[in-house]
Amino acid sequence: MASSVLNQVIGTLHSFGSSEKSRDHRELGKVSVRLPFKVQRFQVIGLKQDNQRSASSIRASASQTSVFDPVSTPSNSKSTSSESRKKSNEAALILIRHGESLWNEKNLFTGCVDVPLTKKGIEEAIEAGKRISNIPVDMIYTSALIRAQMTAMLAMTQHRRKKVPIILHDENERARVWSQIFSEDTKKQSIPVITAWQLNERMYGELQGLNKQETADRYGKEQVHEWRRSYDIPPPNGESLEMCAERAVAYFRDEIEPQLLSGKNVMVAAHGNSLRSIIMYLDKLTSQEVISLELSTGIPMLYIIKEGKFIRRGSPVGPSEAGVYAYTRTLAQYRQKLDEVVL
Ligand SMILES: O=C(O)[C@H](O)COP(=O)(O)O
Repeated sequence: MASSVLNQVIGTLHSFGSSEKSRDHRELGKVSVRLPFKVQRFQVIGLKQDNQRSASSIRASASQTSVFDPVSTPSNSKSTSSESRKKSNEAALILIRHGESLWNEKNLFTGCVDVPLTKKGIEEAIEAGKRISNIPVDMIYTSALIRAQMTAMLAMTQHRRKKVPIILHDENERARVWSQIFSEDTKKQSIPVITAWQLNERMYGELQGLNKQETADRYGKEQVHEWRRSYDIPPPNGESLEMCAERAVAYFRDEIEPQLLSGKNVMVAAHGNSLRSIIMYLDKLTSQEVISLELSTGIPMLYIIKEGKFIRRGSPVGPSEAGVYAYTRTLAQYRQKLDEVVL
């Protein structure tokens, strides 16, 4: 009995967000069964705009996208869906560092301490949501920390598609069973939110809770800069950027990239250093180049993955920024559909 309930739950998770039994759903199911349960001033110093990078591997066929689902009524989605399937070898990736937290405000090293957003951080997340409100989002990944989760949820309150982001809980069997959804229609109007500790901020060791300025006064500016921005020197008993990258990039490659390659549009809400590592991977930055990469709070950054290549498209400055939609036909069509149907 218990195992049949579990199978039912796993089946539910497999089909979350779509009725098709495709490979990516199995992967989503795998992720959720295994796991319990973020640029106007996105400064990219010394980097080329619009650079193209090869994805490390193409593991999923790019045959399916929900880019046309904004209006998922049978009458108006039929022709465009089949059209989109033919051309769906691209997907959008939105990266967003969380909005300002209460410890950002106090200038304290935060790392893996689970601190919520300030009022300003809440406003930043809402503003970020407005900027991406015309970009399709099929799946959301966040860290296990509340500041990233708040940011993702607040941003999605602004999305024009009005799908409901729902956190997948599979920390134990009861959590899985008790969070089942029994309506296929409701599932289709939902966005799975997967939380992963691997996307957490770097663990800042014995600096967590210390004031950044006071620490610099005490240990010297150079030492603190080395702890904060060197690639492979960890703070006392904490993680270096390299160590943080090992788990964050592995997670991105193993869990998120296959979703993108299968045509799913993904938002990742995470942290300064976990996102710096992922951007280092996407843009193939060297350990020298990543040192000067700084991410502001609450600023979304858009990538397009097309034919296995990541193409950085900068940060949408507004919901209707012409440049963003000129980059890819499917994004432009998605937005056009929203304009036609939503209002
Ligand atoms: O954890 C922190 O204190 C911040 O989120 C990131 O800090 P950093 O800019 O010192 O890396």
